[in-house]
Amino acid sequence: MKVGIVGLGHMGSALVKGMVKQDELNDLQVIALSSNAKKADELGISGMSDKATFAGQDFDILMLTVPAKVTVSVLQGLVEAGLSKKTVVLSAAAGVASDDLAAVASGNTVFTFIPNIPVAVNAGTIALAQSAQASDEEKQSVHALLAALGDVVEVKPDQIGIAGVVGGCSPAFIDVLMDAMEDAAVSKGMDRTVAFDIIASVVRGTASLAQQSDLSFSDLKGQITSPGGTTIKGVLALEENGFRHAVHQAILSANK
Ligand SMILES: NC(=O)C1=CN([C@@H]2O[C@H](COP(=O)(O)OP(=O)(O)OC[C@H]3O[C@@H](n4cnc5c(N)ncnc54)[C@H](OP(=O)(O)O)[C@@H]3O)[C@@H](O)[C@H]2O)C=CC1
Ligand SMILES: O=C(O)[C@@H]1CCC=N1
Repeated sequence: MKVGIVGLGHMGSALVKGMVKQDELNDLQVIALSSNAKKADELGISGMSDKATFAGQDFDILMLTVPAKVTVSVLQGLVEAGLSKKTVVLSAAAGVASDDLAAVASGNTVFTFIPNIPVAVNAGTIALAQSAQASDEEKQSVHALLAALGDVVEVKPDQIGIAGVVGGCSPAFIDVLMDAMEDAAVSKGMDRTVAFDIIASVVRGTASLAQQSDLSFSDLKGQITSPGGTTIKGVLALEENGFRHAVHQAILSANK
């Protein structure tokens, strides 16, 4: 499979890291269009800076990981530079509608998807908007590529925005939570590195248990709050300090 990627920023680099370390993707060739030749070298892929040479590469799949506000014009530029019509376009741009992309690449099948940064370690969550125009073969090849990077969750096109927040943005919200927990542990005398190891392990384990059980998040919380114990005191402190409301506001604000 020949994959082109435009933009080696945070998201583009994370996708490349996940793709190059994944053995399931046999005969994968990744080529980037980037202003940063050093970054492509570091990632172990070919980098190009000339748009026309890149557009002529006859890609199976093209990933767009440039800033959302320039994504439509970047795609338009590649189409004008000779992008093959058989190339399936995957746009990661949050808030950019697939119709706007399809309008400038009318001969190509276009998907919108929202990956997240953990794709770098093949533990990503990838929301993929269903594409009415895609053939079964195109759907299969897109799914195979993305599944190598993490969990693929298909969503209706009108749900990609909120999926982008709970999937794409929320690693940052969880980082804020972990950072705050680490500071509190340090204030009680724990070494920061020890606190880091404990907290990262806790988040991984909590998520694994949730995925492997049939219980709701609320029921899982109920298993930890021993009657009259310490956890319920902490949970009530979270509620009294507006934690749940703050989380709602974070999700709703990011979805505006
Ligand atoms: N960061 C995340 O967790 C997620 C991001 N996304 C989406 O991914 C996209 C990129 O986000 P992110 O990686 O965070 O942003 P970055 O700013 O880190 O990277 C964007 C990259 O795009 C290229 N670029 C910048 N400006 C232009 C331009 N005017 N024309 C062409 N290329 C340009 C540059 O690549 P180079 O240096 O190689 O030229 C730059 O490094 C956005 O559309 C965002 O919505 C989606 C889900 C999650
Ligand atoms: O902050 C952003 O706009 C991107 C989209 C999802 C995560 N990062």
